[in-house]
Amino acid sequence: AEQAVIAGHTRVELWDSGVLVFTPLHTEATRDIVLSSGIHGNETAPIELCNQLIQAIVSQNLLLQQRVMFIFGNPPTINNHTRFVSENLNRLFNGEHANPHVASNGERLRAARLEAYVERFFMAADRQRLHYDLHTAIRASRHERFAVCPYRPDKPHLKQQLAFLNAAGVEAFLMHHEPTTTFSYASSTKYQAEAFTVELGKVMPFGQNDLTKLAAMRQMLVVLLSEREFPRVTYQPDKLVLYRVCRSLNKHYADFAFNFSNELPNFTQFAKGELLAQEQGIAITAAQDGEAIVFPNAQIPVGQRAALCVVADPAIPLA
Ligand SMILES: O=C(O)CCC(=O)N[C@@H](CCC(=O)O)C(=O)O
Ligand SMILES: [Zn+2]
Repeated sequence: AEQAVIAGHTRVELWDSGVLVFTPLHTEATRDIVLSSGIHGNETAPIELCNQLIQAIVSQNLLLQQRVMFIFGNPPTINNHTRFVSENLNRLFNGEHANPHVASNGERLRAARLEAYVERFFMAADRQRLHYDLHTAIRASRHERFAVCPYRPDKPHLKQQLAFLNAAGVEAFLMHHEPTTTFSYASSTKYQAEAFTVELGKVMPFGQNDLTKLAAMRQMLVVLLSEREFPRVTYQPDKLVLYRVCRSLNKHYADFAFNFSNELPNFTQFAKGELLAQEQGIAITAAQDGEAIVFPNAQIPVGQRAALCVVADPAIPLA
């Protein structure tokens, strides 16, 4: 890989287009941190945020104490301002890219390579592993910033992690109820990383993001990268909302359609029996009062997830 050293103290390696690894040379790192953005190329705010962090490292305004890998996930889509070219990259991790029943394409090749880079990065040592996969959502949300927590039945999520993200401006947490093929799930299940998909607002073109809304996120990431101890923040349950996924609404037929507008924000709640969607003339209704919908998207291939249904649940166990 191409590499250079910044002022004798930080090594920077270019592992591939959009894959940069920084290693502090004069300190024993305690954490290996992956910050990914641009897994969906039209989600630009996280790309701008990571670019600012890289500039701060290169200009020596941010002195690293931890190893960090920046991944700009899908460069062709970043150039095209699109979510994907052939298919959604964030459905191809945890080995799905090698599914023998599906023909290969740019996203499948990229997913395989990104998995290999993450493996090489995390397996180099036995330090605390963190992966924040930064996105923005297609529609507005009743919680402007929120995190998706991968399914991990054997281990409760950590208050320390939730408190850190909450201090960074994340207002809600959604706990997945089953394995997925997302980037954060793969890091969690394969390397026991504390891994999250973090939604940082609504999709906007480059240059139109209000990065002042991400000031807290930026500050907490700077602390994470530049200090030895994990940022000391107290878990404050009254400052966040916990949700659990009760079901995934999957699209089974081409005519799948939602019964609400594209302007309806994520986390909008429904009353039991209210019509959510229809396909083949069959109504899909809210199963309970307070059921809320997240990431509704009918423009996806048959067989994929069209939305998540969640309910607020303050009793989710944490450690
Ligand atoms: O707003 C949307 O519909 C999608 C935003 C987005 O890209 N979300 C991620 C969530 C991944 C997860 O469930 O961890 C995605 O759909 O890939
Ligand atoms: Zn995304």
